[in-house]
Amino acid sequence: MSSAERGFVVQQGDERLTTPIVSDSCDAAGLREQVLQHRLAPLVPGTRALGRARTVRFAPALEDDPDDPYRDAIEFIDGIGPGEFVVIATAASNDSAFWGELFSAAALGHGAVGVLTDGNLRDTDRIAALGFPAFGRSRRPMDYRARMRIVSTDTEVAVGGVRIASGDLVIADDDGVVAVPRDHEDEVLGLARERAAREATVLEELLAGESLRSVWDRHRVL
Ligand SMILES: O=C([O-])CC(=O)C(=O)O
Ligand SMILES: [Mg+2]
Repeated sequence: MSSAERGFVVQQGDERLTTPIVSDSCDAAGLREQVLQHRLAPLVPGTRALGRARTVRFAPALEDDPDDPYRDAIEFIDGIGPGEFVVIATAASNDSAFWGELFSAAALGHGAVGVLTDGNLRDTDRIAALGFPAFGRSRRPMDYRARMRIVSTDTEVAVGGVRIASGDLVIADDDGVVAVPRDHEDEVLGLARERAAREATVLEELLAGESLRSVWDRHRVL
């Protein structure tokens, strides 16, 4: 599959999709555990990203290859395609940072929509200046070399208690992160797009002064 086929293609109106709308739509589809247990905060408040996961997992390692210490990361990042969302699983490691300005620039150059990690980001002011959506547990300036290493790419990983596989749909915003398994994507996206449209109508009617009761009774959405 080419990277262009792999990436998520946004439809008109998808800018209305938010994590609460996708979470409610997962609930409606019977998937009640798709929201990461902890909020991964965007570097820039108001940031939102929606795309298809490309997973990478790190584990502790005290040695690296001095000849090509970033080999695995370089290979992974150079393979990223448009519409893809980098998902870095570290088992909530605080041993280093896992992503910085230059990885962001490369990912942006390949058309990636963002990065999220249960570990640390660094160069955070620079990533923000690039306008690359980045969501992390915290920040720390240390390099991962000889502290952590990549142990797998494109395998199913656990982030914030949720299993995420490459190809799953991921949405992140100020409220948190939701991952939708690929085989439920059509159903959940259909529900979410419908809900987003209904919520827009409900909002208008409420702002026009209609009672919450009558709007709820008519649309049954909140
Ligand atoms: O945090 C890292 O190892 C990656 C890094 O330095 C960058 O992206 O500029
Ligand atoms: Mg760097």
